[in-house]
Amino acid sequence: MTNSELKHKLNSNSPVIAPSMLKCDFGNLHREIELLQAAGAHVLHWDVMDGHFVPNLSYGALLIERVRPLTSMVFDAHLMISHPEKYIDDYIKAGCDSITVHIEAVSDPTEILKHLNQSGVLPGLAISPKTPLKAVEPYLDQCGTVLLMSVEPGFGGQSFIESSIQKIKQLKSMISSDTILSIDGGIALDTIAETAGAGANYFVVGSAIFDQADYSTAVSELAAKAGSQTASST
Ligand SMILES: O=C(CO)[C@@H](O)[C@H](O)COP(=O)(O)O
Ligand SMILES: [Fe+2]
Repeated sequence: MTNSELKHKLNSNSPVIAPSMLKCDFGNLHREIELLQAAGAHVLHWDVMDGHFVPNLSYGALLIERVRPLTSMVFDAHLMISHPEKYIDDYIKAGCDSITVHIEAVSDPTEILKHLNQSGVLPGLAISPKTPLKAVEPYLDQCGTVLLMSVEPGFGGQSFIESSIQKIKQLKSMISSDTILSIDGGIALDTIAETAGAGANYFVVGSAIFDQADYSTAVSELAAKAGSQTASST
């Protein structure tokens, strides 16, 4: 799939629910992937943490590469790591379709975004709650996706930061219509509709899927909530 086909697929009118694999059962990864696919998810969001950029450690490119052959779902890597330029090729080689680096981790993301694009990977920039949007403004036209963190990066299961709604609205007015606006952190049935109404069209969800017994119900209820809000707000 080319970058523009991927952008089109992920930026259609129907909301994208991307399960955050940080919250999955790592002892049963194969089964978790099968269940998520059966639940109707089209994307898996891989949270990579280095214990340096964020105070937590998760998994890296080797694990992603090993599970890549198990599914044709879109692989979306969220790199919460320092010096992403040193490791980016490992994630490209691992088969990620979309790779997002944090603006706080780089002095100028231009070369990374260009390299991702030239490698056929959708380039993304992530922004932490305390970082002002003006930090990403010069690079927005180089991004396929912009990921707004609505919790401090590093852990799943945190509460949604309410001021993110205003930030989504502002970011929406700054990006082109074909750029994906992804919201990540504390997204659940009681928060997703407001974020959709504000302009998010891609929703990363950890606890609100993995803490449920039935992933299919969780994914479809989240998509329905987001979809109804998107439809009524346009
Ligand atoms: O990037 C991150 C955390 O740093 C997220 O992707 C979380 O893992 C989402 O989990 P919930 O907040 O939905 O539980
Ligand atoms: Fe994430």
